[in-house]
Amino acid sequence: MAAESLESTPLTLPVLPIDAEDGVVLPGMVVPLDLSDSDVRAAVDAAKSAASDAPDGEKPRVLLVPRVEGTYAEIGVEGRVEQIGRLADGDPGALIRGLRRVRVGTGTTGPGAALWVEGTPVTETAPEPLPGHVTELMKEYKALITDWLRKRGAWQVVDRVQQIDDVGQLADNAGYSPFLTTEQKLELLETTEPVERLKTATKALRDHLAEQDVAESIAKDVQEGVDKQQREFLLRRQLEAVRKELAELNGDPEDESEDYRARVEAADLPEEVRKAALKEVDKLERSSDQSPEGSWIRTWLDTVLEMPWNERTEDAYDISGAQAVLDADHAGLQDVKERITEYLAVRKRRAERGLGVVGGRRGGAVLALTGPPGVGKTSLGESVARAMGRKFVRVALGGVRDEAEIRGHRRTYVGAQPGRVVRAIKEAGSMNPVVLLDEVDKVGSDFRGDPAAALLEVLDPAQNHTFRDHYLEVELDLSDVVFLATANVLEAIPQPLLDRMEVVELDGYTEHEKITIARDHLVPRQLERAGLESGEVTFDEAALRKLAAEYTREAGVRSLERSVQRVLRKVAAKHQLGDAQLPYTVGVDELRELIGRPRHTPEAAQDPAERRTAVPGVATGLAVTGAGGDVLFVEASLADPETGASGLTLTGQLGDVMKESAHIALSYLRSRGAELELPVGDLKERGIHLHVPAGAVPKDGPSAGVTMTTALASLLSGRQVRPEVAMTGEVSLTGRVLPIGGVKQKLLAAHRAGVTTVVIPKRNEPDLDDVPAEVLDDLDVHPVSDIRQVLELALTPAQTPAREAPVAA
Ligand SMILES: Nc1ncnc2c1ncn2[C@@H]1O[C@H](COP(=O)(O)OP(=O)(O)OP(=O)(O)O)[C@@H](O)[C@H]1O
Repeated sequence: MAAESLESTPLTLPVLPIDAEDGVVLPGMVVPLDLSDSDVRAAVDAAKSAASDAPDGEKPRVLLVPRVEGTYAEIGVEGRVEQIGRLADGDPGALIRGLRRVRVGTGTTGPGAALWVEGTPVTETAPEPLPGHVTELMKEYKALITDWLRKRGAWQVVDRVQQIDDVGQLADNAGYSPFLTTEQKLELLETTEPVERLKTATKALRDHLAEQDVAESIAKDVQEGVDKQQREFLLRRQLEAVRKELAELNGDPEDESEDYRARVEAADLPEEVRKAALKEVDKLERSSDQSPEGSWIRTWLDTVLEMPWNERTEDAYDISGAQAVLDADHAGLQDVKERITEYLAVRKRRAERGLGVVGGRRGGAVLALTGPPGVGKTSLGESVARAMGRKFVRVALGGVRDEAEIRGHRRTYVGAQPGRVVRAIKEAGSMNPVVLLDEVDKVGSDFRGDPAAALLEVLDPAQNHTFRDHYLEVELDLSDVVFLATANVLEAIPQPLLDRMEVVELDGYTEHEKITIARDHLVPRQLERAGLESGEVTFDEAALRKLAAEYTREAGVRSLERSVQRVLRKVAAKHQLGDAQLPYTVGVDELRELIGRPRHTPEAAQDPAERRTAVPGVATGLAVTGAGGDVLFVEASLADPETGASGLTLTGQLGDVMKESAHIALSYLRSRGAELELPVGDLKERGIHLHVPAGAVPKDGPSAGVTMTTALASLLSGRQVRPEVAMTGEVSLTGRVLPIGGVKQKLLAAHRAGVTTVVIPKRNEPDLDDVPAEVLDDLDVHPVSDIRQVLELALTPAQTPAREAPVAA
């Protein structure tokens, strides 16, 4: 139903004409009027004398009628004279409140000099209840006006507007808005239908706000533009001054580097590149010195001129020589070095027979070295370059999310530069270097494009001979570049990239290998860095073993290298102070004095009461983390039956699959626990809490299943888990132990941690072939297929008082 307006009983009132340009009074507004104006005085006086006749002492009333160019409007507002006094400027004045709309009728007679008319008040009725679109409109108007008022700091008014709940009244409140034109105000006055009126008011307000936004942003742009121009001007002046000074310093008054045409002509550029460069030179000569385009072009030309277009190194290697280089740089890693040598052999043969470098079945053009940090991935890459007699550059990809990082920015982009591949080639100074793409597993993609897709193009032999960098915009032949990649976590390499790669896995070193690496490579290298002669400081084998086993716990040798470095620094310092004689031998006893106490003692070697497994409910698991294999402890506890929550609570940084493993472990014990003589009643009534303390964050996967089951079984039975036992394996609902990945890394970790007994799934038995013999010799490995076997092996016998569990060696 629409709002309606009804006309009612006529009134007789003196007219108070107001020129519309001076303002239009709407109902609800209170305005001061100047009594020295004869029209105002006449009307007010007339009203007063009429009021004095009125019986109930009512305040005088006038009819405020807008006058547009001499003619009266058809609708006026009945006004009540609230007060007579002085205006701000001291003139006599009257305060008049607009009450309601009145349709102006015919003239009549009345007291005083005023013009009297008859009028009919316009009665407004809004629909009841208000239809949704009207309440919405009211809300919108209030929101807009509030916004506008707040910007002006008119907080007091905000409340008042918010409280208006009458449609017509809300619309009339617009009469106060200074931005409305006279026409708009007259329109508001003449629109007697309240909803229509509010629509008109809202539209006017909306238009005004939009206009204001535009005006503001123009003002801002103008201001910023001015600032920027000024800054640029200043910077350019400074730059000129610096250039001049430099030129004078170098004794060449004329800045020759500016002569790009000569440089391009002189440079031995490929034809296409030369053409493109000359075109830019043309543009440069046409553009003014100060223009920003000029500076883009200069930077671009510099980049193009610096590219090693015609530089390439001659491959000088035979396979046995390459092998010798690899052997000289790296101890151990026999299989890895073999794979690399094979790769080089294939490459060389293909090159000799004029074939492209497209490798075997899976593309295979790129060798990907994957494994934990510090196992020598980067340094192997360097060795490959050395073995081939090529330049080596490393491109760090960790955290690259922007496609432009690989492919370059378009030149129009502020601060544009070529992508990392082009920069790498520039840095290498040859068109056929070995480029190591470091941490390909850490490229991500987001709204800035997919760097992995760009990398794919770089690596694809079918496309990379015409690689186009967005910045360079000329074709670049990457087909003779040897790309290698490194990654910590194979699974994290984007699949399409992985398809192009031939993966070589490095799982980490055994203690023995670490000792050899330290003795043959790390110590000699660090001696040199510490400014010591070879032989001036030697480590005995026991010291190296202790460094590897107890001062560090890692899959690779990075911390070991740092520890060696620290020891050597200390020795060098002591020598300088006269506290040590050279040659100096570092033995186990010296270590403690030089670099303090070891950080990592094997669990089984600890005081029994100090062990993590000293209480029932803690089991030792084996996991793969981003840093290689690691041991982790799973802790289980039962909630207090009175207060504790029921159900399963999981804490530690568990992935979804690990959480599922926990539920499976619990379900298995609930259904089969009785057969195992475990008091499963507790499981049903009390809440269970499983926690995996975060030392290193394990990769998500099901392989903690057996460990979780064992921790729970230990908790229920009160039997401790043997400290020397560690385990890995997925568990099914029926208690079968299912195979998992990363056996080699896990066994290396168990060995590092001093664990002597390892439980693995039966179906992983073939993986033991990859595990170094010296590790297997030290470990008692039990392949199992059922969780009962795990519990038998891992739990201490029943009835043994908890604290004095015998430690099996
Ligand atoms: N088998 C080895 N023989 C000799 N030195 C080695 C061997 N493995 C690693 N190193 C040395 O250990 C240090 C760390 O290796 P590197 O930086 O290549 O590790 P990385 O696997 O690339 O690690 P990240 O993944 O963190 O980059 C280097 O100084 C390297 O020369």
